[in-house]
Amino acid sequence: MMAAARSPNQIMAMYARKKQKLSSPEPAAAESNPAPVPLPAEAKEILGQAAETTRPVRTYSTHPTYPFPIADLPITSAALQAGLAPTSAGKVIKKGDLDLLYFQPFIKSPTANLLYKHLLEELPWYKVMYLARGMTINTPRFTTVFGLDETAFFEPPPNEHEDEAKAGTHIPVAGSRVMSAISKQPVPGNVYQKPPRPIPRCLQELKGFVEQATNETYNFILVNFYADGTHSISPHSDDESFLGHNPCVASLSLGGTRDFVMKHKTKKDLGSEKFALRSGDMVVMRGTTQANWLHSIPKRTGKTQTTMARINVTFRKCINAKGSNNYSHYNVGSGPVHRFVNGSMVQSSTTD
Ligand SMILES: O=C(O)CCC(=O)C(=O)O
Ligand SMILES: [Fe+2]
Repeated sequence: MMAAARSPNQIMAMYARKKQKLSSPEPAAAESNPAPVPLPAEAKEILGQAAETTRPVRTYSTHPTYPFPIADLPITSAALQAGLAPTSAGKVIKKGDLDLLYFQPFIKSPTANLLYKHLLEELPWYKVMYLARGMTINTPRFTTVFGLDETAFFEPPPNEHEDEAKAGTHIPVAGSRVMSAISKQPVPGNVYQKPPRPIPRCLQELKGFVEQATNETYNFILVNFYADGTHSISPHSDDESFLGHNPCVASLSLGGTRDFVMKHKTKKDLGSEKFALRSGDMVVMRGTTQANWLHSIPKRTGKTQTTMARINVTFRKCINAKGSNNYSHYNVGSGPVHRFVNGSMVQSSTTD
């Protein structure tokens, strides 16, 4: 169900209410003269003395669907671009119906480390439980998702509040209503099971560079957090009908190294392909890959144990509302929100 348009003041009041329930520190509310917030050490390392590439004030992406404001990157777009690896093209890996583009890396360290820390600490995280064939499944990793399929768009933030929004540190990423791409009217309330969440600016900026490098466009970003080797994703392919024919999925790794294992769906004799994905690497699965191959991040426990934590950011294009519903069901769900604070994941008492 779509909420009615709200003013920035109403939105801030809403956040203030949610803040009381969330047992983690919250950024300060919008102020007319916000004090500069010191940049993280990693940002200084990347930027050296280039002051014009830093953002003097911490700003936040806001939207009524977010459980709390999501901080924008502490570095400018230009600085993020400077942190990309110099190679413009990745390595093409083609083997029958496997078609990959592999950037090793796509983002240089320490920019990849800055992104890792930023996303880990600023995004809302979920540990989704769902029913499948009469069984309760506990997703073995944290997830979150932003985006809206091609059939709709978010109305822009209300114009009359533009100056007010610009003056503060909390800036809406979109209006609250979801509009039909065809009729340009609000989408009926029963189309989306949960209100879709627009992509916050920190991920929008990243998406722009991934689009340039892969020559594709994306409208959905799914993010996974694997806290250690007990977390995993089982063999699957991202080939649902809501992704269209031969979908392109770009998958960026940040943080600890984990094995990405690919297996052919039917030709067992092909064996498996294993890629040790390091921080900043990006694998792009294209063409007939999803139709014919499964991919996974296997658990690493026992002899192969890892205690390293890793974030994975996937960029996709979803063509209809089924996709938006599927993604929010499996990546946000209806359980409590978590936030990474002072080195550990904290669960809130609310169901945002
Ligand atoms: O973590 C990864 O590298 C893979 C994630 C993935 O396959 C997915 O989210 O569909
Ligand atoms: Fe996948």
